[in-house]
Amino acid sequence: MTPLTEFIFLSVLGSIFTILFSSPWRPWLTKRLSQHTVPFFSLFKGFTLSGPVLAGSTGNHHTTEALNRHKLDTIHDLSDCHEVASSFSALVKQDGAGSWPPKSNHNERTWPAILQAYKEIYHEMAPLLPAENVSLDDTVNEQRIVEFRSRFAQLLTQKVDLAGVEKLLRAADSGRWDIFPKDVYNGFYCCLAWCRHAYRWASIPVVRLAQLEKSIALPEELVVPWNSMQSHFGLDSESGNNMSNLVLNFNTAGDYALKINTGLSSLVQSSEEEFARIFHEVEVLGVPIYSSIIEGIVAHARGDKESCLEHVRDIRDQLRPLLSSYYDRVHDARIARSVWLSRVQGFYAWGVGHQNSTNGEWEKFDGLSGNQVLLFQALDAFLGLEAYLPKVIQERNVPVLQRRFCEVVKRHGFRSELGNEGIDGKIKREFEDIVKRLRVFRSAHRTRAKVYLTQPAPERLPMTAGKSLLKEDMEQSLVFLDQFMVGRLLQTV
Ligand code: HEM
Repeated sequence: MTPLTEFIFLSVLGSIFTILFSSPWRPWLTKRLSQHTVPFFSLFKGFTLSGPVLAGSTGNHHTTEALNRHKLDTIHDLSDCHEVASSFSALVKQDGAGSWPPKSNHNERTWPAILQAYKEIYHEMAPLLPAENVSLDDTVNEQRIVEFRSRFAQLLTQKVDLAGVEKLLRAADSGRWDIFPKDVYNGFYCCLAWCRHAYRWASIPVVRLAQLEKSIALPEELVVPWNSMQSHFGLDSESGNNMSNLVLNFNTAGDYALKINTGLSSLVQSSEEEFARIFHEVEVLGVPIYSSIIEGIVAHARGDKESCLEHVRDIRDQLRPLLSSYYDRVHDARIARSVWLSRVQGFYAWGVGHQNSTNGEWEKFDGLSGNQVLLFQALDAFLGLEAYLPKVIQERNVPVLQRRFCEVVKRHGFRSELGNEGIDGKIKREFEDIVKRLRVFRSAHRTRAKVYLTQPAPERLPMTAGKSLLKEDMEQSLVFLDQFMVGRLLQTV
């Protein structure tokens, strides 16, 4: 097949797959795919109705946890031998509070007393954030935004001891994790990110008036600790990111913590949670993949090609349950199309900035996007693909230890060195299978993203969380967004 015919084929396939999975044919399709008798459809083995099949386990939380713990120990044991293992180990130790996905403590009763004020403010402000009936009137919206922000600012002034918070952050920076444990640091980072995004939008659904703001003066209680924590994670955005707002918004038991749509219907609340859960689950199911990437690289460096083949094959197999976390959720029955754009997506956007004091240029920060997910960046690096995100965007949104891990994976990637014959050829074909699965994902993602982005939202201008305000209408905006998605699909070879 020529690249063009293959591209058209994948696009059509992605659309058919999406339509079938959103239709009453879903149970039939799932059953057929799980039997994987048709070679091409073995790509989909592992998809289930209720969520991913966790390889080698009964699918329960504890088994996955035990499996992941074992994988993380293996990586740790290799960390004296190879920098690819030591860079992931450093990520787990420093940002992950000893685990992956990172441990995030949302039980404020265990937090240092001085930080509890932020959680109290969350509890008070969260019910005021969603508007059950959104207004199209700028005057009404302006009043709502002003009231929300002034109540927020008032509570921050009354309750937060900023000097005390700064002292605690300085203690963390000097390694005093005994008084500010890392899992609490992560939970607080998430809470702060929630507060900033809530203050930024002041009303969900996001409205046109707030979208047109160019900059925002956030209260210092939300600025000072944020700057300190961003510098800790090696980031320089005003906006939250995939880690701060999504991955860290789940505790170790997998409970969803800080909410956008408190008090709204169960359809809205479950759509919000299901969407957020994908980003956490991808990192849970990603652990065996990170481990196989690392073990594959180490085995290759040692010239142990049989073992290298096994590890690359494992990545291919683990990708099925991992991608099903996305396929099984991103459809109308789990994430309602009628609510996602207005009531979920907007909160994760940012779209304001400031004048850069060094070069005088206006710097605008975008919000969150799936393009910040570590798993896809690490896989791309292992396949030898160029990074999807430009360096400056990575430095804003992808924590430095994650960036380093991907750089090391890319540097030690060996795909381009493989020959066509013998064991090399076998490893090469496993790589090709991984590429095929990623292409099917990218193609299906293109179709599904379009469906969600084209839902009516008369209160706002076309916008994605990851690219901020778009073109004047959604049709032109989709053309713009499609360039990224098609471009990446074509690069995935
Ligand atoms: C309905 C929800 C979603 C919509 C509408 C959507 C939309 C988009 C759009 C328009 C892009 C291209 C522009 C950009 O880079 O920001 C993109 C990129 C991307 N998205 Fe999503 N997204 C959604 C959910 C997700 C989820 C749940 C994941 C995975 C956990 C994900 C993973 C990615 C990745 C990895 C990219 C980078 C391009 C690539 O690797 O193909 N997205 N998304």
